[in-house]
Amino acid sequence: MYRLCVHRCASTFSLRYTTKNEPILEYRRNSNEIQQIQKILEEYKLKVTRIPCIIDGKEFWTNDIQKQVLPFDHHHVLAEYCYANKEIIQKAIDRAVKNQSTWDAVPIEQRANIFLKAADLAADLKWRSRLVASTMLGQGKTVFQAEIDAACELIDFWRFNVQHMASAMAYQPTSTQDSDNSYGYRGLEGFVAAISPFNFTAIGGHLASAPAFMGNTVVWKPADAAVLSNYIIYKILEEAGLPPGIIQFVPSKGEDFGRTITQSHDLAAITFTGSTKTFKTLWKWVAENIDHYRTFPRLVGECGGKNFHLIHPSADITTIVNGTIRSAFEYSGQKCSACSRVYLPRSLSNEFYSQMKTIMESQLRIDTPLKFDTFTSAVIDRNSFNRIKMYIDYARKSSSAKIIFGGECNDSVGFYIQPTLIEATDPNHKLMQEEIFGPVVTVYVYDDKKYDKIVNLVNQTSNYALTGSIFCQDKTILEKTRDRLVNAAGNLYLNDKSTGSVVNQQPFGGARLSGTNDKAGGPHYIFRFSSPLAIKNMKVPLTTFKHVSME
Ligand SMILES: NC(=O)c1ccc[n+]([C@@H]2O[C@H](COP(=O)([O-])OP(=O)(O)OC[C@H]3O[C@@H](n4cnc5c(N)ncnc54)[C@H](O)[C@@H]3O)[C@@H](O)[C@H]2O)c1
Ligand SMILES: N[C@@H](CCC=O)C(=O)O
Repeated sequence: MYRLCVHRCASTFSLRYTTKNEPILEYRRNSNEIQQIQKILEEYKLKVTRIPCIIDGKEFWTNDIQKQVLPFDHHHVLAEYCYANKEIIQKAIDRAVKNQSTWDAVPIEQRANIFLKAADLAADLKWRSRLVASTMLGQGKTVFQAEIDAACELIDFWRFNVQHMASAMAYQPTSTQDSDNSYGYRGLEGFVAAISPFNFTAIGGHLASAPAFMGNTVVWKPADAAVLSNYIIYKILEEAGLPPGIIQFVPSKGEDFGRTITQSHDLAAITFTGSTKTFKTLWKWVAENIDHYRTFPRLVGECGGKNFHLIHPSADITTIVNGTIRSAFEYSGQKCSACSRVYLPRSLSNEFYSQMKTIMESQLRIDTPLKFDTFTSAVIDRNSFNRIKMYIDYARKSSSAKIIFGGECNDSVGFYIQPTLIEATDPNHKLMQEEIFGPVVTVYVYDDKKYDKIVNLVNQTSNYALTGSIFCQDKTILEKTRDRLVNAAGNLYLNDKSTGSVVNQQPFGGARLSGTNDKAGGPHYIFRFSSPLAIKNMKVPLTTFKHVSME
């Protein structure tokens, strides 16, 4: 029965759908959206939201209560949630496995309609303002940064995944006079584990929902600092009609979750976004358990970066200054794509530093995101604060680096790090190689005549290859440089900053140790969570075992 259903999906069901990117709301003074967001911000500030684990649609609590605080005011508790222990994680896995085949048998249009409904709910101010407000409060984003992430990107992921599936379903294999051939998409037997980062609300929603759309059941571990916004996504999906037990919501300690899922015989895939270090750990644990699985688990991981701005002497100075300010310091450099190494020709260095300092000194408000003219706020938590401060202290003591501007760190109220501009005289300095994931950018000034060598250096300096930008107004040199840096990034920008990818405009993901490069927001991502089935239906009898040549 189940197999028949898959075949039917392949041959007779069709899915026609095209979409556009969700427009970004502007949050102007007195606009509807600003009034609504202020109301919801107040509501969340005045209470502590309690967030359970959810398995098969039922709430579970443990005694391991955790607190989500405001990064910019760490005495203020925003939400309380509990960590699932290993037994609860296992229960979530068992239920997910049990529900998988029934869910996979639901026709693709029905599944698509649930996620399209979820996108419409998220686009409406009622839920949109909750997504945006919880991201501002819990993850410390300004209203603009929260809007492009928690609203627009999430909505786009949901809608474009349906469009990508519709395009793929247009393909059918060649049939002949003798045989009908068809091709269809099944979810993976077992369960998919989704492990998401703190820095993009949309990524949490996407990691959990893309496999579900493809007929999988999912056990989702959100990041600690994003629990409230991710719980809101769960509630939207519930209201959109996602049946209970398709996505299990289990906040938990990373190691407990990682160990339990990788020890499960039923692990079908891990979809992960976070640091390269954590992804390597998960990969090792999968390798340790390889003899216990019923399939080869798919490992999809989008990881860290050491993203570059390579500036040619012909570059437009205003573009590189504004682009570097935005890429390196928006959301305090906590985007995987944030620029954190700059290669600057000596001929532009005085002007670049002078313009950067003018902006950094007097035009960037570093404050609570609840003030709408704030440029950026605190970093996410104490661990991040300590790690970023350690890099700044390292630069302070280093004989081959100097702080040009910034460097102040203050954690008395929130985890505040001042946007910091550093110059390194060694192009292989630690700060030119390692991901810092904070508002710190390091510049290496090169002799204009050595541009050619610098291109090699950009390519070889880091094991990461996530994003990078080339700023150059000479078209021939720009194209040559682009061709030499094709392996240095998964997302390469020409005369634009290295952040700000948009779903289906710049499908996103990095090469080398930045991840498996499955390109979230692009046409292929969802198929990592599908096991296609090809069926040949023979219409004529086989009347002899002999080939013509044998007669
Ligand atoms: N390439 C991308 O698309 C992309 C997007 C966003 C963030 N990132 C990267 O994410 C990192 C920042 O996010 P983060 O601090 O949340 O990363 P992280 O690796 O610390 O955590 C990511 C997730 O993994 C969980 N985790 C930690 N240890 C685990 C373990 N042993 N087993 C299972 N789960 C475990 C965490 O709790 C969290 O949910 C940066 O390196 C950034 O570049 C990459
Ligand atoms: N889509 C984001 C990157 C996500 C990683 O944190 C950007 O390009 O700014």
